[in-house]
Formats: sequence, structure tokens, C-alpha cells
Amino acid sequence: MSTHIGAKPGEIAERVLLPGDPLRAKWISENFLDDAKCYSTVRNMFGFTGTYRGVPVSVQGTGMGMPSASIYTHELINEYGVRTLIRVGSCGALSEDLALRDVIAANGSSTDSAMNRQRFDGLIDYAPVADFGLLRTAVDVAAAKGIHLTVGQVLAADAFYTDRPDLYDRLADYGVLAVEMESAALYTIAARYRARALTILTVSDHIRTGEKTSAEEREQTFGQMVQVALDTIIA
Ligand SMILES: O=P(O)(O)O[C@H]1O[C@H](CO)[C@@H](O)[C@H]1O
Ligand SMILES: O=c1cc[nH]c(=O)[nH]1
Repeated sequence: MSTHIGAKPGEIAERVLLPGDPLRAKWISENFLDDAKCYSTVRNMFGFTGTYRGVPVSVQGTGMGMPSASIYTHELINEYGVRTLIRVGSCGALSEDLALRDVIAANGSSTDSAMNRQRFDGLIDYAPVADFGLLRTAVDVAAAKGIHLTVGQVLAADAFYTDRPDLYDRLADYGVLAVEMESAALYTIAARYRARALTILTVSDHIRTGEKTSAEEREQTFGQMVQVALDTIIA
């Protein structure tokens, strides 16, 4: 096992879905994978491996925020040989063009996290981006399924509760679609270790209108996003 994942070598597939919520990982394993087995309960951050259309796929909770997601991403890639990672998360819409439950693919991720400032000595504003091949496949998969997928940039924020809503307005002016809390770290670590990563998100709440989904919905009803992610990850 690695420091934070209790799997034996070979128990995690090369292709992994990454929800922040470990109970969403359980829900995905129970509803979308065949023969799923739990390989880790360390910290209740559940991980499962099963098959999807005959292809081994794992699903691992990552927790909330970039420090937590970085730990799981780093260990999955470097200690378990994971090569393809698709985050399946919830987000708050910044764009007025989005509605509750819309599905987004993040082609790039701006961030207020200091992690990349530290990586580049504060001298470079590194631009974390999605793997182009995965993004293109996700667009094709969504189109084939008749699922409307909006592609654009998101904000990966350190704080869920912001003191600077004015910056959200400004980001929306610059085309940033939504806010979540992990994608910049995922894209950066995947790039560093030559893995492929994509973030697909469902709008769980709308920053402009104040509309929200319930915690149960966030755990369990993001099926369209999961379908796009699974058909993309096995392609
Ligand atoms: O639904 P998940 O994947 O956890 O993603 C979003 O939800 C959490 C905040 O409620 C953060 O982790 C954010 O990125
Ligand atoms: O990080 C997140 C996730 C959902 N909604 C938000 O406002 N922020």
C-alpha cells in the first residue's frame, strides 16, 4: 500500500475516475462498474476496481481541495502506475449561460492556489490544461449520447467560501465557466509525470442565481457526467 491508499500492487486499474466525494466513488462502483471490489478504506477515502464494458476501471475518492487531491493523484500515478485520470466532480456555475445539472469539461484551470507559484518560484503563471486526446474523446462521446457538454476554462479555488465574490465576476467576464477545487492540481501533476487527465463537472449550484442541488443529489445523481467519463476513459 501507499501512504494514503490501501491497495496491493495490481489492484488499481490504469484508468481511474476521481470524484472528490468518497460516497460518490461507492455510488459509481455500485451503479456503473461490474464486479467492483473495494481496495481501500484508508481514512474512509474509498477506492474500488471493477470493469466497464469489460475494461478494468477504478474509482478513487480524492477529498476536497488541492492538497488532498494532490496526494491521491501523486500516489495513483507514481505508486500504482495509473496513466489516465478523469475527475468527476461538482462545481458552482459562474457563467450565466449555464444551468443547474449542466455538464462541463474543463479544457484549462485557473487557480488561486499557491502550489504552482511555489513550483515555479513565483516567476511563471503555469497554465494547467486537460489532455487534448481525452478532451476530444469526451466531446465526441457526449455528442454521440446526445448529452450537451460545455467546454471551457474553470477556476480551481482553495476556498469554498470566498471573501472575494468580485473576483468571480471578473473571471466570468474572462470566460471562466465555473468554480471547483481540484482540477489545477490534477492537470499539473498529470503533466509532471506524463499521465493523461481530464476534469468533467456537473453544475451543483449556481453562483449567480443561488440555486442548489442537495447533498444527496451531489452524491448520487450525476449520471450523465459519469457516462461521458466512463465511455471516454475506455476509448
Ligand atoms: O464534488 P466534488 O468532486 O467534491 O467537487 C467539488 O465539491 C467540493 C466542495 O463542495 C470540492 O471538492 C469541489 O471541487
Ligand atoms: O467548489 C465548488 C463546488 C461546487 N460549488 C461551488 O461553489 N464550489
